[in-house]
Amino acid sequence: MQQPLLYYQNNLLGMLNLLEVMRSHNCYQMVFSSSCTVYGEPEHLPITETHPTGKITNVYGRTKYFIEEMLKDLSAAEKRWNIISLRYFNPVGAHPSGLIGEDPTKEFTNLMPFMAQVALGKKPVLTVFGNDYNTPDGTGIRDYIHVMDLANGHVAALKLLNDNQVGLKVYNLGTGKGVSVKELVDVFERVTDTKIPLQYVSRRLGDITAMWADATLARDELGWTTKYTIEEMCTDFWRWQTMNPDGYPKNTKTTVIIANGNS
Ligand SMILES: CC(=O)N[C@H]1[C@@H](OP(=O)(O)OP(=O)(O)OC[C@H]2O[C@@H](n3ccc(=O)[nH]c3=O)[C@H](O)[C@@H]2O)O[C@H](CO)[C@@H](O)[C@@H]1O
Repeated sequence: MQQPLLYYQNNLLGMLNLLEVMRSHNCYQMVFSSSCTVYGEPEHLPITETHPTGKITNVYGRTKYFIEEMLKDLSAAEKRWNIISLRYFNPVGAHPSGLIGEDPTKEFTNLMPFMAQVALGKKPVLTVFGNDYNTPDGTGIRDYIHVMDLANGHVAALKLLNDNQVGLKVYNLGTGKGVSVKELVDVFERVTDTKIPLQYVSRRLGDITAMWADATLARDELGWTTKYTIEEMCTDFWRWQTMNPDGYPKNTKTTVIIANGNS
């Protein structure tokens, strides 16, 4: 929120440049990482792809929305484009090996990484933003999705694009289940055998009360469903965090393992 121009520069101009370069190389196929933030405060739950978009509460979400609008215009004007926009709900977890995960580039603000920092003793307390929401336990509800399920959603999208000319299609990637902050903390504590001290404070500006996906369309058209449980999201994230408490080692050469086993 503090650096809107940076978001617009990176996301909007970056996408504009990418689309132009793609076109100049006759490449018209794209899977776009969109976000459930394009829906804003939901008018109904679960959220289907037909839910209105645009009433967004933060700059990051607005860039995703503007890009979707740009892709709509582009695919309507030039029929060669073949694009799938995937609206991610809340991605969490890590690769089950513990070797691949989120490398922090700035201070964590998202719930699961912050909670893990508290469990590691790097932060004293988890600040819970609001316990007066109109939800069963008063805390915010989200649809957390394991990054491995998210990755599989991309493979399914690529398969669809490979075999069909879709123009532009949009799919929600979520589990369809809402989980509160308090519930996620409880599961995390249980499966990692840690204790997360909580401090309840007032709501965070721009936060949504509750959102979860209707992912029926992705199931029917992409043949994709989620497989990972909330427990697995927590254990896999914890494995990554304990194996790599500061993310990837800095100033070392990254080893890339390619399909045939060479590196
Ligand atoms: C306002 C904001 O930054 N929104 C971003 C955030 O959404 P979103 O707010 O859904 O995700 P978070 O992980 O930041 O928060 C999830 C839930 O945990 C609560 N919470 C979070 C952190 C914390 O320290 N304490 C706490 O109580 C939040 O109030 C919310 O109810 O991540 C999404 C990606 O995953 C982005 O698409 C959203 O643009």
